[in-house]
Amino acid sequence: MGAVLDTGAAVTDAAPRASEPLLRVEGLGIRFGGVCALQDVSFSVMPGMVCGIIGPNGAGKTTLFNCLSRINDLHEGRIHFNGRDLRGIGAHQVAALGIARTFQNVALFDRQSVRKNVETGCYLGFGGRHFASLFMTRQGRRDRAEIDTRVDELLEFARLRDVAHVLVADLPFGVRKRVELARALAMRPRLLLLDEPAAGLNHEEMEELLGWIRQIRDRMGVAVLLIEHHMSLVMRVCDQVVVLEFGRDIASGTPQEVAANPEVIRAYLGGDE
Ligand SMILES: Nc1ncnc2c1ncn2[C@@H]1O[C@H](COP(=O)(O)OP(=O)(O)OP(=O)(O)O)[C@@H](O)[C@H]1O
Repeated sequence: MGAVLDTGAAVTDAAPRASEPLLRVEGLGIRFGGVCALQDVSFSVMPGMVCGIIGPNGAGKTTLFNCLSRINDLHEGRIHFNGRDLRGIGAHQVAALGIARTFQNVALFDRQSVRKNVETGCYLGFGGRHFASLFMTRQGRRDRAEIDTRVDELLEFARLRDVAHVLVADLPFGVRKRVELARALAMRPRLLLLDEPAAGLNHEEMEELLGWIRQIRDRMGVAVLLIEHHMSLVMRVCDQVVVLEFGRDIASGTPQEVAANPEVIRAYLGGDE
């Protein structure tokens, strides 16, 4: 497992200077008809940090992820990732740029094996270069070997070795979530978007997830944006937290600062904790 954890994020342009944010969201706004899903949302994330995105249902968290992964267009504001303005980037280019994602309801290739799904993540991270691995050129053989090694390491990391050849459709939800995490990491992201990764997990699985997120940050050097309703996980794993309410960012700071913020207590924590 060592190699994959030491490899770090990779397949993007030159790394940003550590003093510069990896992600900068400025005045982001998006409407769906009369619904203002996001309004004037601004925050930034430094490389290798875990940032929680919290807020009540309908606050705009998933819409924010959809803007970052270019599923939704921005109506106002800008998103800069690794120095690039995302407005000119298509959804199909996001992975090669260094942003990978998991979904609230898990989005995998159900009729393919676990191994094949993770392998697909490698291809997405390679961008256009993956075609080389289909041919028996020297570069193609090198890419193929690199992909095989990476898939092995990620299957080990996410405890998927035993089900490597099982069809995803035949797996329970919790295991499918691990496949989705492994596939996202296979893309060698600089930024990993996790949409409610703890939903439906028991206490032990949650502890395991916590350990994984820390390893992803500390050993792979990948920044994480985490949408999560489990406040205990957010408080333990996040370096910073952004709170959304009705599409607006009402607070941001360390988990402790945010938890003590009266606006946040009123809007969110008061009801749940
Ligand atoms: N495609 C869409 N068309 C119309 N309205 C939408 C669309 N997507 C999101 N919305 C609306 O935008 C608002 C924000 O929704 P979003 O799903 O981003 O919230 P959320 O914070 O992720 O909620 P949850 O915690 O329940 O997942 C909601 O009012 C939602 O109904």
